[in-house]
Order: sequence, then C-alpha cells, then structure tokens
Amino acid sequence: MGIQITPSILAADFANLDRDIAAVPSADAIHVDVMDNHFVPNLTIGLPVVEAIRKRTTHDLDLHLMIEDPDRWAPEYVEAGAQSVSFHVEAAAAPVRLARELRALGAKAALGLKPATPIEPYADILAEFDKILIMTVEPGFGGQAFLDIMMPKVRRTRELIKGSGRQIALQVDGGISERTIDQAIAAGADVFVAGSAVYGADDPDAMVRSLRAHADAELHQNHVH
Ligand SMILES: O=C(CO)[C@H](O)[C@H](O)COP(=O)(O)O
Repeated sequence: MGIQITPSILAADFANLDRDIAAVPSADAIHVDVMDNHFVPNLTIGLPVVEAIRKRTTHDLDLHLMIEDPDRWAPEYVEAGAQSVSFHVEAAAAPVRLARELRALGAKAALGLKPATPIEPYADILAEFDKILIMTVEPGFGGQAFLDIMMPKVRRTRELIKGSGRQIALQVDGGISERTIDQAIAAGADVFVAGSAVYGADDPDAMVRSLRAHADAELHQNHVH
C-alpha cells in the first residue's frame, strides 16, 4: 500500500475549500473531518458540503466521522462520494455490521479509536476493516500537540495487523508534522493525516511532499513495517 499523506481540510479556509483542496495535488486523499458537537465538542460540516467537495476534486475523499450514531449516517457519506469512511468504535452500536455495509457500498471501512480506547478488545474484528485510525490527539480540534504516548498503541496495532495476515492500513491523526512523523512511522503507521502542518505551510503541496519524503526515509532507514 505504501505511505499515504492525507491533508485535513479542518485546517483549510472553509470559505475557500475549492482553492485549498486544489492546493495539494500531491495528496493521496483529502481528509474530511465531520464533527457533530455531540461525539466531540466541535461542529464542522456534513453531507451537503461533502457532496459539493466531491464535485470539485478527483482526489479520493477520506471521511473521518466524529459523530454519534455512525450506524445511521456513515453509509450516507459513501452515497455523498466518499471512498473511505472512518467511524469511531466508541460511537458505533454494531461496528462489524457497519463495516460490512460500507464495504458492500464500495467504500473502505475504517475503525477509529480515541486516545483512551485500547486496541486489544477489537483484535478479533480488525479483519473486517481496511484501515485502523489511531487518534494522536483528543478528537475535536486541529492544531493540538502530538501525543507520543500513543506510540505503544500504534506498535501493538501494527502487530495485530501483521497477525491478521490482512492488508490493513494504519492511520494516525493529530499533530503530525515533519517533527513527529518519524516517531509514527517507526511505530508502524503508514497513513498520515496532517492539517495545520500542511495548511499552515507557505507551500502546502511542498509540505505534503516533504512529509512523504520524511516517512519514506524513516521507513527505509529502519526497515519498519
Ligand atoms: O481529526 C482531527 C481533529 O479531531 C484532525 O484531523 C487532526 O487534528 C488534524 O489536524 P492537525 O494536523 O492540525 O492536528
């Protein structure tokens, strides 16, 4: 699968989404954070905006649903044009059923975990997912400091993925920058969400390429994964 850099438009200018999405042609996908002010204490965008974005970019859309009742809403984001949908295990009533429904609709299904949620209870259902999303900040806001204390969980998740014998991506989200990406890749992550690092840079696309170069260099130097 290789390294993937997915810029988060949470750090873009919401009045200029079209321009800011076009500013990262080197992105592997555009990461879209949906927050409902219930699962997390912040409110962002919903289905109509995702539908509008879908019409303006050929990039894959990587949805991250930080919402209650994903069982009800996640399939609608596939209909709106998402190629990948992450929902949180803390919020889902029936994560396996929901993952199967998303895959049946043709999307990738991803399981999200907040920092205090351990991976071990979900070891037996990992194979139902295309990707595991480990939060490296408390979800809700961009621009927070990277939680390096999550690296043991990333390592354990990589081991469980290896044990499953499946091709499952391992995404980290929150505080990823040129300074922190090395730790995450050394721990076994291969998909990186970066919001403020990308959109706070003078040249967002150059930052996407730089993050990928950092990750590639760390990967080859340490022979991780
Ligand atoms: O999911 C998120 C917050 O809940 C954001 O995607 C994440 O925080 C990325 O932003 P930054 O790179 O600025 O930390």
